[in-house]
Amino acid sequence: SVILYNDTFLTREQGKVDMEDRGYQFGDGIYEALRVYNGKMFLLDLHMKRLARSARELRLTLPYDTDHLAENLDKLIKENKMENGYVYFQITRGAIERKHRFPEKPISCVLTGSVEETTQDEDLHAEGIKASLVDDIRWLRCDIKTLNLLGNVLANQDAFEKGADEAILHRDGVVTEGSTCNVFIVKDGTLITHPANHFILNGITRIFVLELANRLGIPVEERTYTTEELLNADEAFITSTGVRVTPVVQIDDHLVRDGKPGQITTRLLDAFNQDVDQFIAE
Ligand SMILES: Cc1ncc(COP(=O)(O)O)c(CN[C@@H]2CONC2=O)c1O
Repeated sequence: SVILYNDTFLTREQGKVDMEDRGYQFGDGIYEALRVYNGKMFLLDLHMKRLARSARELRLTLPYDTDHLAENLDKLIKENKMENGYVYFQITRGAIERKHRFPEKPISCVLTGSVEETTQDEDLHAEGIKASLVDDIRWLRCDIKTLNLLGNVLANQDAFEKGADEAILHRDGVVTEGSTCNVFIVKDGTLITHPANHFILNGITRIFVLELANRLGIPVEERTYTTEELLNADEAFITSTGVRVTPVVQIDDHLVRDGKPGQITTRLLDAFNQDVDQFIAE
């Protein structure tokens, strides 16, 4: 397969990273993962805006502007003849002998990108998934989409070992987000999700679902809620580029209400699917 390496296109085998790359040694880098439908990147602008913010927050200088990056990603998709799937790319601060502080002289950052075809049936999770509650032991800048994902990895592994598909994280009983997704609940017809601050990643899908809720006239509260409220919710679901809108029907040994996808969750998923169909047809 063809990969993007800085501003050139290489074969996957040629894709090598220096052993002193700061992304490799410190997780000193940022990333984005976008969904591709019909060869086109979905919600591209929102992803590029978040990338630029991540770069600013880490004081990383992007190798070239996001318009050129979008062109390169488009070319990457075409070179791989990919219609449906994901494009993943990351940018590290670059390779230099190992010191924690930033390099004195600016070094070139290292951008790598690849595609992954998906044949998965979109509604794979339509019937809902099982999640497990896991302590959120991550740092306090979860709002930056960095390569520093060890807290997410350990939580995800913990949930997996408990037979769950995803970890729902909480700090002293306050639900933050999932290890790879955002978390929403519905209570008495109102959609509730954690506010977009430094305790969570402000997911592109989260933003899109909030906009869908407004369009559908579903009341929304962006506020903290507890694990108690989660377990007593009428509905729960997760959102991400990877899982779109996926109902959560069980949390550890507890069924979310009747253990079936909720009515508002289904309405949001249907509206989401309609928007995607429209995007594909454009
Ligand atoms: C910690 C975390 N929260 C929320 C989200 C949801 O964000 P988006 O709606 O913008 O996808 C992600 C997505 N993680 C990406 C999505 O795909 N693979 C990942 O690692 C994430 O890793």
